[in-house]
Amino acid sequence: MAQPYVMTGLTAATMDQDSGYGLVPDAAIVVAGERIDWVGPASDLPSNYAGFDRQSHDGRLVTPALIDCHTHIVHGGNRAREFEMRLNGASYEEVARAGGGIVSTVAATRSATQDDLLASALPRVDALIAQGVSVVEVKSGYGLDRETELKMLRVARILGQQRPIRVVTSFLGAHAAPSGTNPDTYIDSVCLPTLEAAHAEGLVDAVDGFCEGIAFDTAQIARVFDKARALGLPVKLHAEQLSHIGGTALAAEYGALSADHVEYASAADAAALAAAGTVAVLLPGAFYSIHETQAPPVQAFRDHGVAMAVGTDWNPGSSPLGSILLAMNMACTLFRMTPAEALAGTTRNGALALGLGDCGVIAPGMRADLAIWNVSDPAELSYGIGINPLHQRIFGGAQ
Ligand SMILES: O=C(O)CC[C@@H]1NC(=O)NC1=O
Ligand SMILES: [Fe+3]
Repeated sequence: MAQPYVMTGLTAATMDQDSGYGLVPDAAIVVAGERIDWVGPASDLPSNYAGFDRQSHDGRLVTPALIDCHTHIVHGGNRAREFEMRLNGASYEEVARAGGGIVSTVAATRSATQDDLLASALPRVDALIAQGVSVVEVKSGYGLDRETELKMLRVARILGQQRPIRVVTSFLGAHAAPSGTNPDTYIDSVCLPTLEAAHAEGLVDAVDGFCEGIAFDTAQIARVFDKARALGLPVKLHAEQLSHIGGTALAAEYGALSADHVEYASAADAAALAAAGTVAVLLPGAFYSIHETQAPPVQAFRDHGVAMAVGTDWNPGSSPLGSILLAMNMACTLFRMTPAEALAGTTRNGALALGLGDCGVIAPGMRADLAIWNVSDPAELSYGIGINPLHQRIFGGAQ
């Protein structure tokens, strides 16, 4: 085990409160192995740490390392041409119904080899690591057949083996029905058997779905969630992104880890999420890219005490957003989250959205996943537009 050490000369945003930053000015943090052993004012540092190696960080800000709780970074091809179509007025739904959208990425992903998918995903993971990310959620959902869904999830697992980052996978076989197929038949004959196979191979940490008019209805998603429940897997859901068809309420009913997008969620949905302890994951990149005008009900989430997370939704179509810091800026500017809420959304609440209890907060016993920033005010992390002030990332105590 690496020698324990004491970090000093820091302002610590511990994120260990239900609101605000949990700021500790002139803080000390003791790292022992992969865990945090102590955090608090340097003046209170217990004497038993006196002999530990000390490292001063010249007054910089330290936060928990960031968590991107919603990505589709394993995929083939790109959708730049659709970008032009949408700039010419085609709606996201019109593009999807014209055979563009998710199904066009499916063709590119099916034809890509596992090595191709890995080679194109590694730079995306590297970009997130360079922004101080220590946990990234990676979904399947561009295969929509057994072979390719498994291929995507295997690549996701390899990303976590080849890079110093934790990868949490979500099976998203219920992302869309392949062109020309009946959604119900697809769910029963492809999606559910593939979920079983992926689970048997240890490839699935959670099960996701796309509940939307252009994808699956609540009854179809419920069949996927019932299978997840039978396999002992937690669930999450892309819900109320483009309309209100009941996805958020369904997610709450199943005790989902999170309901994601939720632009069209209602106050009643917010109450249901709060009662279920389900996290609302806000994805401003998709809202921005598809020119959505309905912002998520952030004030209703606040009023009901719904934890809010923020993710990039990095995908080739609705959100080719490669910056978790820009996602935080967008969450503030477009959704009127506060900078403290945005940082909670990519630390403490990002961990909650993934069902992780050992990260996202600077506290004794938590993983020593830390980000040290060349800023003095935590609000600067959301304030900058396309600015990356990361000085150093510590992953599992290793510098
Ligand atoms: O456009 C894509 O490729 C993915 C879109 C993405 N998936 C989903 O369920 N909602 C989204 O915004
Ligand atoms: Fe998504």
